[in-house]
Amino acid sequence: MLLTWDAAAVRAAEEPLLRDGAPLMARAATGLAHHVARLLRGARGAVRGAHAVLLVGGGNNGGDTLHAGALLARRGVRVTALTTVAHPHAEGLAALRTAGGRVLPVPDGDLPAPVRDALDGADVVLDGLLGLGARRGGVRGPGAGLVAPLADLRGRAGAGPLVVAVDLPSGVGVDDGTCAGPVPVADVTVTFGAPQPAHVLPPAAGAVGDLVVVDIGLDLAGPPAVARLEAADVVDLWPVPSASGHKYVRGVVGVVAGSAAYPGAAVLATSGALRAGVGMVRYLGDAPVVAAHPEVVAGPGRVQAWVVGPGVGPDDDVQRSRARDAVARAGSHGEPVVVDAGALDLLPPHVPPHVVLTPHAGELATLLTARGAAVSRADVEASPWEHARRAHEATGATVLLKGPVTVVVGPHGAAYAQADGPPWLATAGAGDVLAGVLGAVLAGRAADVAADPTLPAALAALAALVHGRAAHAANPGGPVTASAVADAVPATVAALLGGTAR
Ligand SMILES: NC(=O)C1=CN([C@@H]2O[C@H](COP(=O)(O)OP(=O)(O)OC[C@H]3O[C@@H](n4cnc5c(N)ncnc54)[C@H](O)[C@@H]3O)[C@@H](O)[C@H]2O)[C@@H](O)CC1
Ligand SMILES: Nc1ncnc2c1ncn2[C@@H]1O[C@H](COP(=O)(O)OP(=O)(O)O)[C@@H](O)[C@H]1O
Ligand SMILES: [K+]
Repeated sequence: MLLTWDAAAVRAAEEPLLRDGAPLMARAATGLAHHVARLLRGARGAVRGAHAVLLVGGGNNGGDTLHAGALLARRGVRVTALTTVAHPHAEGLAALRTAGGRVLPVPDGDLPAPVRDALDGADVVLDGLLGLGARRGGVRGPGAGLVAPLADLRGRAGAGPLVVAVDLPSGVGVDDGTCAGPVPVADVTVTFGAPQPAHVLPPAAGAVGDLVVVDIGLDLAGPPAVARLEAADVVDLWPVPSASGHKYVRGVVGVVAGSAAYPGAAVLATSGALRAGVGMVRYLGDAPVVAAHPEVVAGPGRVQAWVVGPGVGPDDDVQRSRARDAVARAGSHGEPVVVDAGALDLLPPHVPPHVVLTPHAGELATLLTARGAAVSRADVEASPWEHARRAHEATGATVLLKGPVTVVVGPHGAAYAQADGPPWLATAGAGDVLAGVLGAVLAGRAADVAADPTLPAALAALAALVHGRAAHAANPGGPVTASAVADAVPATVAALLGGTAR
């Protein structure tokens, strides 16, 4: 599991070490230079003779970058620092000059030719404009003028420089993952001490690239902020049947899905539940689910968890009433419920955290707006973390917000950000499959869910991880259908449980 700590926690961990004179910046710069050298060797076979360009802001982030530049210069790298403030980190600047690095000030407005030429000829660009000290509003001043040219260079297929973000892509909201202005997009981010929420939260996570953590000796006290489940976590969370288990012990999922207009959603949601290894699926509705899946039992009966809402239309009073009953049972009987799509508007004012909402950004905006906050889809997409949290606080439910990075928020600080699926996964019906997979894991661990209100959040992240990896497995590097994603779930789970996954 990748754990993150917010900016205040990282600063608090640095503080006693700095007071004792620990050389944190030297450690950070040494680790940074090491990883940049490794990347250069990989990209061009040698470190010596490469051209590194440093984007240098006014704080210690620029200081780290200048010191790393000095270390690279000593290894035969041609280093050009583009300084965007009148007084960059003094010791770092002196170290770079002593090591033979070149310094070019960047003015406001048009970039002078030498600055453009330096960027054009770079093998690697180190983004050291802003780190932990970024204040909301994106990069301001001359540094802002470097972001677009850098994006143009990266756009050159195969010919642009590697971009390495120092600590964080400059200008991201460290604790909430927002990007208030344009942010330099990195291939690799080298961070120091501990990852921070922006490394995993959207949209900032999209600018991070591969994340490398350099140990500078920080001792992080206090609880982490946002977590990201990794393949190795699946074995601890997935409901694996015991040798003596029977189908009712393994969990029965009740599915209320589909309508005359959207019968396929019911088939896909049950596919997700069946392929995730549930004991049984009971289906309530008129969609041709049993024809598609003969193992499904039609009609009511005992269940351990519900999936309600996929493909349920606004005028389908019968399905809506069944979905409402299931949500009510979550309060009275404690059965977990996944509330998706057409059932999201049926929530009572407050629900327990074993009710898991699975909206996409548009549905979350509608849900929050219905509760008195005027929120648009664009607002949610600009700050998914903040809005998922607001929805959890407003409803009490565990909230899984779908998107390129899926964000999960539950009670007591439970929070996850999963980026497991390829963009091909954004296809009709994929969300129905996810709802089914999540229903299956909630049913399989219903007894544990009753004892631990934070577990639904972990299981929601687990379902997102498996769903995303199934999309990769269904057709590596190419398009997938929602049905193909469901079909890939059994082998994906087997690989993750058998230790054969990456
Ligand atoms: N203190 C240390 O010895 C260590 C520092 N570290 C580095 O220090 C960084 C944090 O340094 P700082 O606290 O100096 O902060 P930063 O270097 O992130 O930035 C602070 C500077 O940027 C300006 N600024 C803030 N928001 C801006 C915006 N939106 N547009 C333009 N300028 C803006 C501020 O006025 C200030 O001059 C970390 O990210 C990390 O790279 C780490 O190496 C760990 C050790
Ligand atoms: N750019 C993206 N990259 C990866 N996954 C994505 C991206 N956009 C959306 N997804 C995922 O695709 C799925 C789409 O679900 P949803 O929007 O509910 O579609 P539907 O309602 O048609 O089933 C979700 O799991 C979501 O997280
Ligand atoms: K940076």
